[in-house]
Amino acid sequence: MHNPTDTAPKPLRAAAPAGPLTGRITVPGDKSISHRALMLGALAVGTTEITGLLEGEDVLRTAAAMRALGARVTKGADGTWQVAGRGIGGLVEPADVLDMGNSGTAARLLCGLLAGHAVFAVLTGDASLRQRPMRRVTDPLAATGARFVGRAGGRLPLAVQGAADPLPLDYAVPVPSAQVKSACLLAGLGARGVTRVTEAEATRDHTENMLRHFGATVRVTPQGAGRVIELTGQPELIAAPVVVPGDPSSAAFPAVAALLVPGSVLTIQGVGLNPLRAGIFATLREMGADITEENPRIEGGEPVADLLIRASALTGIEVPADRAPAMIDEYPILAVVAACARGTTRMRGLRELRVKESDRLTATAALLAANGIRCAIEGDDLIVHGNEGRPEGGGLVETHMDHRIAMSALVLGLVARQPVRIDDGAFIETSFPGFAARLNGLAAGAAMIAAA
Ligand SMILES: O=C(O)C1=C[C@@H](OP(=O)(O)O)[C@@H](O)[C@H](O)C1
Ligand SMILES: C=C(OP(=O)(O)O)C(=O)O
Repeated sequence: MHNPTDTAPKPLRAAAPAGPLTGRITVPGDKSISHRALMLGALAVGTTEITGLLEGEDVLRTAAAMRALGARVTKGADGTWQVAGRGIGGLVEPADVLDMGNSGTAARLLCGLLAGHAVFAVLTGDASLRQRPMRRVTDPLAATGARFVGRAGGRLPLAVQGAADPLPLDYAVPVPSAQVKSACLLAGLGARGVTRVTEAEATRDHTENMLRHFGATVRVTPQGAGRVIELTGQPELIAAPVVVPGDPSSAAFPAVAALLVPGSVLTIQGVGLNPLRAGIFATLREMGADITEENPRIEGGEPVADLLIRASALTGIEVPADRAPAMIDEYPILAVVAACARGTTRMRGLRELRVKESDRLTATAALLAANGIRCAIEGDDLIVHGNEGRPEGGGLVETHMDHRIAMSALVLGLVARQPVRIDDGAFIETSFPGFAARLNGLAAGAAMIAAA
């Protein structure tokens, strides 16, 4: 498999188009839902058919891991994926180390899956993933009876000895994290009795939704701003078709490009709009963005619509901390929007950005500063001073193995006065294969994004 870390860096450069961005596009399938479809498919009885799976590096890592654990994962001639599951408890010991590449979701959810199976496995990842905290999942999962031994701070490479008879967890997640919640729920599939996970702030609920879709009993009780999720253990998961919507986190990049390039009118078809994911669109509208939802529908149990986006004059706002879980991956691109808006934008409560593929808070501020945009980090807040119009640009942005920093910098290049360069665009493949081609297709004339 192609691994961005094994290849030479791919420097890219983005320059402003001669005219507006127009057309109708789709974006690749939702990354969170794609990981979960492969994992639950591997645990189900029967064959799960997945339509619209994201074929990005992160998800291909999960597919490879499911194969190594004994599931048959294949891609049909029509582009759908099939997962022949092994049933809960049926995963086999992998013969080699499982390399989860750049993907926090893959690594952390897999810890939960493995905790409930009496197998030994070793997880590793690329240099970015090996820096990321894993104790947030391994500490709670240890209460199932599974054992985890990792590098200093519990980091990858990490050895897992799963539990033969896992105990159900009752865990209050101390940070807003769908990955931690999901790891606990996946471990609970193998446990007798009810696994209970409490979250103080609601995070994306794709795991809960998909567990139900596969026949598990999941009870969700609102509690303040959060939820209590209770999963009845040892269900029989029955293979069920999964239709993966377009990823709202990926859609945010062309959406912002269209908002910022004057005269643009763009439709992005089939975007997943789960309310626990769509915070970016609410925030953009608060800033004055003209975004219309057309043809709203439910696909595969998730709300989906086509987004019609027209270039808009935007104003800086304060983004409250409680918005963060619903748009946690969208702050780098929101910072680019803020740089072009009138007035100041303050984004509150961004602590979790420090433990993503890079320290995204620092990397986002550096992205802006390198392009002449005034910004500051105050505690966990990012403050961006917009200049109402085109920022200067001309910077070289260090991407730190982080796809979202790479794509955000390139979108800035489409609206800045001077082209913006990035040191490495290879990691864009983790979540948005074909990103440059898809954006380039929106403008007449020369490619906006090209090798640097
Ligand atoms: O559960 C998921 O699929 C994800 C949860 C979020 O991470 P955290 O759980 O660490 O907040 C998000 O940043 C990541 O891109 C995907
Ligand atoms: C944080 C992200 O993913 P992960 O945690 O799966 O690496 C992301 O895609 O922005």
